[in-house]
Amino acid sequence: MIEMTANRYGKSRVRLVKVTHNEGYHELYEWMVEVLLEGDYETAHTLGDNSKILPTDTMKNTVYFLARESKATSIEVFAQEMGAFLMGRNPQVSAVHVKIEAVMWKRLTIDGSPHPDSFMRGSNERQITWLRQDRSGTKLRSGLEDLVIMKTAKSGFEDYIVDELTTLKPTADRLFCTALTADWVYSGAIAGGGGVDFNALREEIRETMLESFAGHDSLSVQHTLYAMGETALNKVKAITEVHLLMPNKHCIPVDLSRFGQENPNEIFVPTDEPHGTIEATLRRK
Ligand SMILES: O=c1[nH]c(=O)c2[nH]c(=O)[nH]c2[nH]1
Repeated sequence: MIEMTANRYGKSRVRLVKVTHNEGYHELYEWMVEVLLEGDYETAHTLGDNSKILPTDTMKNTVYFLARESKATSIEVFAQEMGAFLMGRNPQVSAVHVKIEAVMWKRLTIDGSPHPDSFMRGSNERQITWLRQDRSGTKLRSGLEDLVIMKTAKSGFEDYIVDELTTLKPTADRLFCTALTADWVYSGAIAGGGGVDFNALREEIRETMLESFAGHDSLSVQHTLYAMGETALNKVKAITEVHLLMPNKHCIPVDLSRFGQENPNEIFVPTDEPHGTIEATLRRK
């Protein structure tokens, strides 16, 4: 006897660019949406009964339809709208999962002024939100990926375990480079509530973490990761938990003594692999 313990289905990588025509200036958004449904799909799997299946093609169309209707300027609010729309029309659905990834378009500055309708793609950094809405409420997590940052001072790594396999030299001065992935959980009231400025919250969390990264006297990646998460939780009461993933993208000082030169921490080889992986989840007690 076999039982199905979980299932969900939907459409992934639904990409859209949205332009809002305001008087005198445009807004530009580029989003990639994933929408997945959980629900009463036992007979769909066991008998091939499609009578309760909303086609994934229709889910894709729903993304475009709602994008046209929506006034949302944040991925979080658009995810809430998607969740409410699909739950409202589909009694067979017990939970909707929406993930939206945004890439960063920045308005061009021309002759010192913001241009009304020209933009530039920023770095590879992506802004993301994950919503899970069921009949009892909404959970909302947001975050960012691939924010590449480096500090060239106030970073060391010393006093670690030294055994017969240790070749690493302790240093009080090294480069600290990482591609930050961070995500945070919004409290229930914020996740389900209306009128929340999620873009402002995101900006505050992002800035707080960057400020903390820049200012920290780092004894290790772990030490700085904790400081960044701790400051974000202390400053932004709307979040209850934060997870940070910080690969240690090693920059190795070049041995210039072979050429009769000193290298006072100025010339390095950046390396992608192997890299350290440092990760932690922090929450307010
Ligand atoms: O900040 C660091 N944490 C480590 O755990 C570690 N391990 C290592 O080799 N270098 C570093 N740096």
